[in-house]
Amino acid sequence: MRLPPGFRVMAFDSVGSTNDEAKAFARSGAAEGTIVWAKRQESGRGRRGRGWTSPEGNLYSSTILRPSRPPAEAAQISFVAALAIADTAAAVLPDPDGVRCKWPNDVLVHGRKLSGILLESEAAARGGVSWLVLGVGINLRHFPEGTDYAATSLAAEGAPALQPAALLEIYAEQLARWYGVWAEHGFGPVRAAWLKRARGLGEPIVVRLPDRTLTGTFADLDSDGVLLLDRDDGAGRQRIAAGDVFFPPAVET
Ligand SMILES: O=C(O)CCCC[C@@H]1SC[C@@H]2NC(=O)N[C@@H]21
Repeated sequence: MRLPPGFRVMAFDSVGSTNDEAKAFARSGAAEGTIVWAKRQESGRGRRGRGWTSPEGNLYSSTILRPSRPPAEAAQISFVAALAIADTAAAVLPDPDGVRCKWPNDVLVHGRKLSGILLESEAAARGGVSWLVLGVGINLRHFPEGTDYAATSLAAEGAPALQPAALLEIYAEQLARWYGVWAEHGFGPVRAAWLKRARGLGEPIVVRLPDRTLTGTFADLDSDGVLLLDRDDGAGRQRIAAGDVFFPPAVET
């Protein structure tokens, strides 16, 4: 497999969750750039305790990173990953402009969710992160039905037949590129590129929080990745650090 300098793959036919495997390797000292890749997962995990159905044919990878940054900044890696996934999808799809980023870290193709990111980390004793595991699932051949947010796959969107290993090579190259940009120049260029690909910027959105649902205009992304929402109810601009974003259907006038 062709990988960028500094990256290596540990390949498995089946694991519970590649994130769990990668965390165990990280704790026992595996180097930055180690990618745990499995053909399928028996108990793949999504955000907020949800599951991630993981049949053979899609990409399941977890990359160990060891950025020398405080934990709050390390969280920006989810935007780095979203850009890497978006550029991977754009490289293989017939309509690259149909690829959009949805806050905080989903990638959509023609409005449907293509991938998921699960970032887990361990704080270091002196304030940094000792490791970070970047779990990424990309729907290549299959996608789940009946999810909260409609899903799709690269195959359904017209990508040529590709093996997961070939997709992993493209993704690793894009990840190395965006991780390099972030490590060298910080969040600024990552934020700018993410905003260029963002779905719904300047448009009405619905934000579902654990205890309530807010509506308003997606005004901007803060310099730390927080979503800025201009609320419809006159309550002004609100910083949203975590939540699920939905786009209301367009109404014809
Ligand atoms: O809920 C989401 O959108 C995040 C899904 C993340 C799934 C990936 S697949 C590879 C890695 N291993 C896991 O168990 N989860 C992540």
